[in-house]
Amino acid sequence: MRNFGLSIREKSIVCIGFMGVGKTTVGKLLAQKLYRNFVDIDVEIEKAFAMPIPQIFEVYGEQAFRAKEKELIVKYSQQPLNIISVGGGAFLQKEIQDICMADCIVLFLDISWESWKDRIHILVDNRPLLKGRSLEDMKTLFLERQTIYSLNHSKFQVDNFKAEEAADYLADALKLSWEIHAPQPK
Ligand SMILES: Nc1ncnc2c1ncn2[C@@H]1O[C@H](COP(=O)(O)OP(=O)(O)OP(=O)(O)O)[C@@H](O)[C@H]1O
Ligand SMILES: O=C(O)C1=C[C@@H](O)[C@@H](O)[C@H](O)C1
Ligand SMILES: [Mg+2]
Repeated sequence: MRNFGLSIREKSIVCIGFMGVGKTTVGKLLAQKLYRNFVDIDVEIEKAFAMPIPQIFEVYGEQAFRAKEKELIVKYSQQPLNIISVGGGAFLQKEIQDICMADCIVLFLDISWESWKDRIHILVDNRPLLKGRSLEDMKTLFLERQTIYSLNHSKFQVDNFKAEEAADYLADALKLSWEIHAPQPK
């Protein structure tokens, strides 16, 4: 069932961006600040398979992971008032791009390669697509992925912000935009 009736204030917000940019961390804080429900699609996929992501890739393969990712994003994107953190590769699937762009507010969390590479050591163990890759390979993936993130409604550059500061800024910006778009009394 598509959510055709939702106003801009009610639409779910979908956080996109490269692995480790902060979609989960910032998304969770943003949800608290806006009194919304937070959904992490990676966590929902892990619940569905009852195993961590690296094991899902090993046991069932990336294709099964992507199919479940699509099913869950379609489900949560149609509900009102969610903040949805999707995996870094979700926008590789055109149907996910289309449904999120049509029915939600898509927020791209952007980061420069220079800032991102300082986070590699905290990311590599839980991200199968980073494991065993050289720095050069990671940079290639990082740059290739920028094309899919260029489809968004709004972009925020996280480089110089702590997660809490980013969430504060985004909450204020969204509230302001909702004020501007609110129907004016006659
Ligand atoms: N603004 C920030 N400044 C510094 N560190 C941050 C910031 N945002 C997130 N982090 C840290 O970076 C790491 C990755 O963050 P997070 O898990 O939120 O990324 P993600 O975008 O959800 O990644 P994935 O796509 O793999 O799910 C975490 O250890 C988190 O604490
Ligand atoms: O960028 C990606 O393709 C991925 C990012 C993570 O969030 C997980 O969804 C998974 O590790 C794949
Ligand atoms: Mg995440």
